[in-house]
Amino acid sequence: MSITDAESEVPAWRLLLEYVRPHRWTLLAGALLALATGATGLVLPLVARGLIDDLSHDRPIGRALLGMAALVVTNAAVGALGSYVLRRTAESVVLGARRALSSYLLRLRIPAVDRSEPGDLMARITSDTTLLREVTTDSLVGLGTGGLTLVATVVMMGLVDVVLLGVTLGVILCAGTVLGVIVPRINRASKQAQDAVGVMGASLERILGALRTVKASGAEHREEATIHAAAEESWRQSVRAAKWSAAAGNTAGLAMQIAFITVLAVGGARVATGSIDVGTLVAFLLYVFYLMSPIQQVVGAITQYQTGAAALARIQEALRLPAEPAALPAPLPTPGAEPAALAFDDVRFRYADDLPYVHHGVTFAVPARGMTAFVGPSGAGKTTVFSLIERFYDPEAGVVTVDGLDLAQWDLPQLRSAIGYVEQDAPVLSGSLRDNLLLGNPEADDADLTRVLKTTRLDGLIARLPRGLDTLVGHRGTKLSGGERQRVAIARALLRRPRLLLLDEATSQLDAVNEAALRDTVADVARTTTVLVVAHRLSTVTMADRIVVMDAGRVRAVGTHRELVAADPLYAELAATQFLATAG
Ligand SMILES: Nc1ncnc2c1ncn2[C@@H]1O[C@H](COP(=O)(O)OP(=O)(O)OP(=O)(O)O)[C@@H](O)[C@H]1O
Repeated sequence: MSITDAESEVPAWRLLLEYVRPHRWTLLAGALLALATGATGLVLPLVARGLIDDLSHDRPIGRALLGMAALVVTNAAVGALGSYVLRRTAESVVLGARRALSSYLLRLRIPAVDRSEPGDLMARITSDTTLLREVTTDSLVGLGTGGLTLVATVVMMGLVDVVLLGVTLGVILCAGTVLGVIVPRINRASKQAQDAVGVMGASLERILGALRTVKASGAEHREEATIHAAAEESWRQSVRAAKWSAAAGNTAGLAMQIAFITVLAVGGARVATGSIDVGTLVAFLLYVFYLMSPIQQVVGAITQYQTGAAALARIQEALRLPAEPAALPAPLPTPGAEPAALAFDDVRFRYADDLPYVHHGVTFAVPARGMTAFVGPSGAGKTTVFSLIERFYDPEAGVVTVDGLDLAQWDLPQLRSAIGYVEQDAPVLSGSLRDNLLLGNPEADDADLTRVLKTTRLDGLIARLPRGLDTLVGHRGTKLSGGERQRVAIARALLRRPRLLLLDEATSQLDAVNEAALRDTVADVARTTTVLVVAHRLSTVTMADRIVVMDAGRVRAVGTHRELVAADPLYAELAATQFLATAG
């Protein structure tokens, strides 16, 4: 299932109102200022009529001119202030949406992350939220102020001459019918354009995240074609949306021109018959001219809303992905905290309903303290054991307990704060070495840091680097060697003083000297902490207090190295071949 399959129930405008609600008063202030701008503009034709009247009756025009100048200046000043307030509010709405969405994405459940593309999620936070800016100012405010100005102008026109108003409204009605056909097309094209931006983000993330592999595989040209295809699709759909938006804008413009000409013709005839005077016709024409702006504002609001609604729909899709409950971070275990005990009881698990079971009733128990090694052929389900302990996934049947308490009963931050997890590919984040080490425990003091650097033998590396702990490690730690990355990941986990250390051993990242040193460190840690290791080296296995042998999603034997070599043929074979081969 992809992210776009998530159903959306709440209409886009309600989500928009939710983002706007915290800023409703500033938005209202901006809208009122915009209205005031419109109102001052509305008085202008009346002043103009007075001016023409004064001129035709040879009256002095000084006061009328002064009044007009004052109105124009006030109009500009209030307009500028209103526009600033509205833009600022729109930026705040974008900020609110970005904060809400990024917080939500950090809480996504791992299965939801498994079936999403990070690049597409990124596009939703960056590109889609940006579109809310225009929706807030142009759409919400445009519809409000433009609509009100429109109504006020129509009322004023009615007061000036009802017949000419009827003519104007007839033209506008025809234009409205045409717009009703165009607007849904803008929505569809905008959604497809934004989806294509998401696809482009996903392709970019895929390629830039593995640029070395792409280059080494000579796949630049093929990957280039994929990105270009997504960019072109976005272009195609944006151009479609632009075409319909232009058609909508021009329909409104054309309607106004037709209205102007029709009013001039009908109005001229009425002046000729003496039904109205010239001043009335000029005032009405000025109103027709003045009507153009609110009509364009309302049409702009409607077309802009279509783009925003498409972006809102994409934001909403992301917000519908399953997430963990929001919770405050839990404190890390205090020094000397009791190590954790762990048990799996008949655990059945698969990664998705349409995938085969990975665990077919896994059962084992690990007492507090000591080291337990998990061994077994590739794909046996060893790493999955760790993923279930961290509650990245929940078992379909059976129970996992930590300290005798079902994981489902644990407060999630508290559970994770008790655990230190070193993943198999030892991920290192872009930033400095210090950032990486302190990621799991930002409060660790210099003494802790020095001690852990020494036990993981990173002290030599830090001493060699001119910028020491402040050295930047590059995207995913590409400036470090594989073994260094692994030691950084172990040091990071140890700094958390975990009650349960999960170590997913990489097969051949460490040299013999470092491996021996780390073995001693892990043995040392296992005296005070419960250590679980997915083991690929014989040297790790032989020092374990107990070994759990897994095969095809089942535990086939538990014992010490000596017991298992004699009792379990699979283990004996693994020990004789795979482990020895990678023991260094
Ligand atoms: N996120 C996932 N989504 C779907 N299937 C997965 C996922 N992670 C692992 N699997 C599948 O689950 C099975 C068990 O994987 P797991 O990583 O637990 O094996 P392992 O015993 O640790 O293997 P290795 O020794 O090679 O690391 C594999 O067949 C793997 O393809």
